[in-house]
Amino acid sequence: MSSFINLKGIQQSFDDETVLENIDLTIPEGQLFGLLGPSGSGKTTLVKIMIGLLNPTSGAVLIDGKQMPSLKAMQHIGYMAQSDALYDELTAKQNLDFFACIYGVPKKKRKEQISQVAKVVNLTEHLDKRLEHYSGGMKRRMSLAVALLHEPKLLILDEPTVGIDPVLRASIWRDLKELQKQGTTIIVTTHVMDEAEKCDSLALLRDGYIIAHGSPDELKEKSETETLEAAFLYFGEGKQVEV
Ligand SMILES: Nc1ncnc2c1ncn2[C@@H]1O[C@H](COP(=O)(O)OP(=O)(O)OP(=O)(O)O)[C@@H](O)[C@H]1O
Repeated sequence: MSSFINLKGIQQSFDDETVLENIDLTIPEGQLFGLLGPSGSGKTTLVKIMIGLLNPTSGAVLIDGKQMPSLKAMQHIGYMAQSDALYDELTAKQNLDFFACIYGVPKKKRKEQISQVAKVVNLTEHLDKRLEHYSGGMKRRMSLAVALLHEPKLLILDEPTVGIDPVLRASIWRDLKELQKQGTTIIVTTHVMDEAEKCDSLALLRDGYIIAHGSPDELKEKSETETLEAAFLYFGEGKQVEV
């Protein structure tokens, strides 16, 4: 697999606070990659930098060989933020139609794409409901549907399953694996260990540093632990490791 995302020497400060330090990371094409870390460790800041929403204080991001921010590269990225950026006063279908238009989905493909993404997130029956009548979990699913509309090559999901029940969570993970099989590179941020287990490779983030990087099995092996949680604690004791 060739290198698809390249982060070099990323550092990010807000006023006097340094929230990311010395981030070097390479993610191959087609990987399901997890950024695992506790609240405040810098996951959202890092994904915002990756997709060009935030210019890092220093360092560079290359996606598919293009230096970010690049409009061209951004057109192939689907991003699901932590808070839903949707229109409550519109129905789900109207929301999807609007975003399909913004993302430049060709008019003759729009109907098919909307019904496809609605199926993935299990909202087909609720497409005519206004979002003000949606539950929190339904809105999360809608946000995921929006991120999938333009069939992005790179999908970045910031805590995608927060507020989603276990049955649908499992079904979303099955769909992510299916998208990956079709060639999509996927980056997921999470602080849930059982979700991290499903990733091909993980970067463990703590206090703005990558404290370890590798597959779930490699991380457990290297730390001689049985669970990712224990591995995280092990690497957190000051050992920065590339496995
Ligand atoms: N625009 C900003 N201005 C100032 N500080 C910020 C800004 N954005 C993020 N931070 C700070 O950067 C740190 C990392 O935040 P970030 O949201 O990246 O963490 P996170 O790992 O995604 O957390 P969570 O899991 O709770 O979403 C926090 O201390 C946060 O307060």
